[in-house]
Amino acid sequence: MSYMAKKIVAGNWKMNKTLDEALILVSEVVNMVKDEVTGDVQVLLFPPALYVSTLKSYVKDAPMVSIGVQNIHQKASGAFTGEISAPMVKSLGLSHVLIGHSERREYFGETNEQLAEKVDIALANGLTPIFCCGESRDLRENHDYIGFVKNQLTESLFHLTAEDLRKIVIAYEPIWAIGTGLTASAEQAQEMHAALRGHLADKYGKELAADISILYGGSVGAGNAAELFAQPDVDGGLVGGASLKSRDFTEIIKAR
Ligand SMILES: O=C[C@H](O)COP(=O)(O)O
Repeated sequence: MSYMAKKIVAGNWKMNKTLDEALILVSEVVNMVKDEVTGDVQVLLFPPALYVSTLKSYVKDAPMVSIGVQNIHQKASGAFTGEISAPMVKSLGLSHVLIGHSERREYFGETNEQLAEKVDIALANGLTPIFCCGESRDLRENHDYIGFVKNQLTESLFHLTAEDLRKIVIAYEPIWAIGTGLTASAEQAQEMHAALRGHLADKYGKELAADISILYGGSVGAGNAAELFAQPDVDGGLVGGASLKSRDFTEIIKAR
């Protein structure tokens, strides 16, 4: 049996686009992907949750493209005004959820412990978590930044069985590179991705670690995607700003 991490390019639209704008963007992306993208790549779109039901019908003829949500609550249901749950996402027939994006950690106080619960409820509902991790600029410049990010995995994922860990996708996003135009160099990305894969291997074995997709995020654009994706431990990207432009996003997908 050979092991190989799946190639994935994901677009996180964050809190952007009106419904009309979202419909145009999804239509353009689907058409460009159908016309121009060949080969084995999974394309994931994470629009605002309000739109996922509507947008889902737009991707049904593009098997390469799936829609997911940017966040879920760690409980299945209850008095949590404004939140959405994993069973709700499952009931829409969606398959993927971002968990632990640095903006959720920073602005909404999400902790490694809480994210472990989110991972659990996602898996319990058959959803694939895209687990986000990454260090701040201060950590990178003054501390053990690799140890910090490894610890994010340890505290939020290492309670999982090997069978469940296999269902996780990891997205490494250095906070200092998000939305700043400051991309990690290909070498910086590779260094961290290799360290994270090694960390997974130490706990779960090399074969399983080789099978886990580790995406890079942080100012990925049409101009730098190919170099980043060419790194041996970079299995694709989690794209923010450039995923809001269909042409740029398609070029990134083609660079995988
Ligand atoms: O989820 C996506 C990341 O936060 C990257 O955002 P960015 O591509 O705008 O830097």
